[in-house]
Amino acid sequence: MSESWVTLATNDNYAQGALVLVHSLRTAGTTRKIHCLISNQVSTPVRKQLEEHFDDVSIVDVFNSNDSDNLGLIGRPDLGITFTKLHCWRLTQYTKCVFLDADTLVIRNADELFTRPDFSAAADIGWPDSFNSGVFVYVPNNETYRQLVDFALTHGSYDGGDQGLLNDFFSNWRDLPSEHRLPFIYNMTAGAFYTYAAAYKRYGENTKIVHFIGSVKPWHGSPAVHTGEHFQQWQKIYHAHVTHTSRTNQHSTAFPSHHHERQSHSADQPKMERKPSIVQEIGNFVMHVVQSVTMLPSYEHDAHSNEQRENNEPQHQHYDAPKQEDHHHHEHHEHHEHHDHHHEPEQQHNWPARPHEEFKDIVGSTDCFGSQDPEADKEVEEITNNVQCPSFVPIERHEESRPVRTLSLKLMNFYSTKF
Ligand SMILES: O=c1ccn([C@@H]2O[C@H](COP(=O)(O)OP(=O)(O)O[C@H]3O[C@H](CO)[C@@H](O)[C@H](O)[C@H]3O)[C@@H](O)[C@H]2O)c(=O)[nH]1
Ligand SMILES: [Mn+2]
Repeated sequence: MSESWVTLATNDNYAQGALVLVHSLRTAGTTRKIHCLISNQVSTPVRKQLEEHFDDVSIVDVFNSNDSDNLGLIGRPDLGITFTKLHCWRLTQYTKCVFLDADTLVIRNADELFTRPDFSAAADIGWPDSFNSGVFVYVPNNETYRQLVDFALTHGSYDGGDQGLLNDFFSNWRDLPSEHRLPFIYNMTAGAFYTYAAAYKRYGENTKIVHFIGSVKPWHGSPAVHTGEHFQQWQKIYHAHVTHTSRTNQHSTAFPSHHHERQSHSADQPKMERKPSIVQEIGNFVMHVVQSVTMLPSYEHDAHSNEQRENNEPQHQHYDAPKQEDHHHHEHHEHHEHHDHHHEPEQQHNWPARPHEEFKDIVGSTDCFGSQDPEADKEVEEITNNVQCPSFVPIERHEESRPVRTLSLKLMNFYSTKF
């Protein structure tokens, strides 16, 4: 029986996060393996560094939803690439895994997560009936992988990233027995916009895994949008274990999108000592509530799903979590399938797209939140003055009928990976 933590870094920037994460797991004394999925965009020196610290590193192909409409809604044009996460289901050499985003930090041993059933995750703070996909417990299974990919191809993702996709796929998560719902201490959002200070005071010290969600990451060097103490912890590990080697990759293909390019002035060299401005904090709060809009059911218009979604309840029940006793069966089964995947033909697919025109102006600019740039701060100020908190938006606004438009999007190439 072999169990492993799994993370993903498609480029050198996220690899900085993965390196801090692996050190944090070792410091916390994990007894489980630690595996990193990377793409070939990761530069050779950084890959070597990853190989030195992870038990295993495997190269996967990048999947991209290219769903600019929905990614625009969450202000994260860069996140289509998170579909690449689906590869983690193919690590069938392990009987159970815990996936951790590269922007998480383990601050104390959390090995007990491996006793949780497939599939377990913690609630998302933007919409707690859905889970955050930055930390989840799962059993690798090629059949599940295949179903996920099929599901992605037919339904797309309501937020353009893996979180929307996985929530629709594991649509019964909220109603599963309680052991499937991870406590918040395993995926503690380290955002200044998280304002339940009294709860943090009461429970915060039990935190085991911190998640730096949002467009500003700890490797961008700004504590503006993250809780200071955890940012400091991240920085400490970064400087102790990562910085000295990461300087070698300053010219790497670190930024996958124009969004990140905008922040590149602060990305390579961590800069720390700056207090978050109130505008930044408000900006992040607004960003988060705007992200919540993506969950509103009436936005789920698309050519494929209109007829399936006559009410607002989740419609997809495609996944039955395998019982833990079934591992051997699955392992055997998967081993066989693994071979099949190696020579899948190259294909192009069209993901379904959905119209969200009226929100583009509002959220198209949200990726500047938390930036250190005065121009961006001004932009945030304007947005905060103009945007209405979705909770107060009259419901009619969400129910307006819009023409269904299906964009022909050029999508990822889906071919075998080299595990
Ligand atoms: O260019 C990229 C972008 C992402 N990742 C990986 O994908 C993860 C998710 O991206 P991240 O920037 O951490 O997203 P979040 O800000 O955490 O946003 C939310 O939305 C994402 C898209 O749905 C989910 O993947 C996250 O788990 C969820 O917390 C990262 O941690 C990395 O492991 C890369 O390797 N390269
Ligand atoms: Mn994340």
